[in-house]
Parts: sequence; C-alpha cells; structure tokens
Amino acid sequence: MSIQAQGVTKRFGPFVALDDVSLDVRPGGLTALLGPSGGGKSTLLRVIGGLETPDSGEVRIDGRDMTRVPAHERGVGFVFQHYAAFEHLSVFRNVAFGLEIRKRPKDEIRRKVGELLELVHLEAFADRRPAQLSGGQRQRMALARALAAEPSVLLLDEPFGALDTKVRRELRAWLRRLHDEVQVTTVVVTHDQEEALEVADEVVVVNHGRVEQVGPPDELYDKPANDFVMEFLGPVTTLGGRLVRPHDVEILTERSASALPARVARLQRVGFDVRADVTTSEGEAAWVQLTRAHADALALAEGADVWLRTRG
Ligand SMILES: Nc1ncnc2c1ncn2[C@@H]1O[C@H](COP(=O)(O)OP(=O)(O)OP(=O)(O)O)[C@@H](O)[C@H]1O
Repeated sequence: MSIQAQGVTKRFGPFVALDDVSLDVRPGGLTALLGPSGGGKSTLLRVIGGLETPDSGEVRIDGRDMTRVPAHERGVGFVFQHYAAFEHLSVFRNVAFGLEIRKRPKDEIRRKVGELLELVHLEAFADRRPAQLSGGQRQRMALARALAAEPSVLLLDEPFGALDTKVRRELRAWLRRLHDEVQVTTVVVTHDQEEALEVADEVVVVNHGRVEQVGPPDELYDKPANDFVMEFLGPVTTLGGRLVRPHDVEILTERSASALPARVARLQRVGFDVRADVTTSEGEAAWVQLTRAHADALALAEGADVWLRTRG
C-alpha cells in the first residue's frame, strides 16, 4: 500500500522535530529513512504509524486519510530496536499472540505461525523462550510477530541497531530477501548509510526535520542534491575546493595539463584498498582511494610527485 505524508509538522514544545515534511512511499517497496541522530527519522515513522499526531499535515495510507486514526486501526506492524517480547511465553506463542487475541481458530494459528517461523528461519526455535535466543534471532521473531497481523505496512525503527556489525550485515541481506518474498510496503529507519544503500529501493535523507533528498540508492550516491547528502552517503574529500568522492579522483604519475600537481604525503593500506593522503601544490590536503593493484601498477610511493583529476 502506498504511504503519503503531506506537509507534516511536529513540534515538541518549541522544538520543531518535523518541518513541513512531504513524502510519497511507493506500494510494495522497501524505503529507508536515513539521517543523523536527532534528525527526525523516528518521529516521521511514528507519525506514519500513528504513535505521534502531527501538529499539521496529513498522513495517508493506500489513499485513506489516517491522520486521526489510532495506531491499532492503521494496519501497520512495528518493529523497534529493543523488542519487548513476552518473556514467559515461547517463541511460538509470542508470534501467535496477535492471532490468539483475535480469537482465530487454533488450526489456522498453528499453520500460520508455522509458516511465519519458517519465513524467518526460526522453525527450530518455536519452543524456546525469548531469553534463549540471540539478539538477531529475537529481531527475526519480532518481524514474524509483526507480520502475523498481516499488516499493510511494516515500520521498522533501527531494527538491527543493537546488534554487532556482522549480525547486522546478515540480517540486512535477510531482510532484503524477506521483503522480496512478502512484498509488504516497508519503511525502515536507520542512521547507517551502508545499511540504507544496501537494503532499500528508495532512500529518504532526513536532517533537521526536513527531507533533503529522495531517490534510489545509486542516484543519491552519484547525484547528491547537496553537500550534506554527499557527505552523509559516502566518503568525501575536497579537491580544487570541490567536494568529490575519493575513489573518483584519478592519480597520474605524468604531468597533465588538466590535472592538479600534488605530492603523496602518506600511503596506507586498508584491506583491498589503498588510501593516499596527498597535498596539492596549492597546499590543499586531500585523499584518494584506489585499489592495491592500481597503486602497485603506478608504483606509488610516499613523497612522489603526482597529478590529480576527477573522473567522469
Ligand atoms: N517525545 C518527545 N519529546 C520531546 N522531544 C522529542 C520527543 N521525541 C523526539 N524528540 C526530539 O525530536 C528530535 C527528533 O527525534 P527523532 O527520534 O525523530 O530523531 P531520529 O532522527 O530518529 O534520531 P535517532 O536516530 O537518534 O533516534 C530529537 O531532537 C528529539 O530529541
């Protein structure tokens, strides 16, 4: 289902958390709200879900005005960073909970919870208590529980925020596959640009209560609307006074009229990449990212004279 926010403003006392925000989320997509801490991502998600009421503006889900509709009547499923599970109930009963209170037939509940546990790869853990799950497994259980109610929209607020990097990576790939399978319109809040670029079809950059840019990951990365988006989405350096991506700077070992003269100040290997800190003849410090093979081919060394130009 589509989601639209139109002219949404939300204040907490004198503080403007959302400032006239408009947003159009396509049905069936996976959209990331990305931005720095305190920028308003969670508030926007909570306004969409009905956990906060905007001071002005409208929220529509599937074309229907939901602005004053309570959260539990919006058909949304939530997953938060810290999932409040029923610790005394099994994983199965946690997932079944929403169906049980709606008094669905036992057979149907058994079948449906079984399917959901399979979907989130927890079928072998049905009888465990939440405390016996890892952090990543708990979040998968939370997703299954949210999906049990067959929401028209899934809202995830830093769902993997409390997990370590490796588990986050795995869950991110898993969420992408899960979404491809169930295709519920999903909005996920994250402050992690890599997570947003990897998982989402569309990224909404939120900062200071405003939307800075909306677009597919590649478009945002390659054509950022402003310096903030450019810096937030990936590595940057300045060259000739302009912000550029360090991997878009070409190092030449021969003089070229179109390139800036510089000297290699420091070479540092970072895994597969080499980071070259350079100082231009104008005294500007910049850095360039290149592959190890490329650095070897150029026989780069600290103190060498080089020439720099941006690609593309
Ligand atoms: N209930 C509240 N009362 C007062 N201020 C609030 C409330 N909720 C949020 N804020 C403020 O609104 C601003 C936006 O918060 P929000 O949680 O939406 O940001 P965020 O982008 O999600 O950041 P984070 O990633 O840190 O959660 C913050 O400055 C926050 O302190």
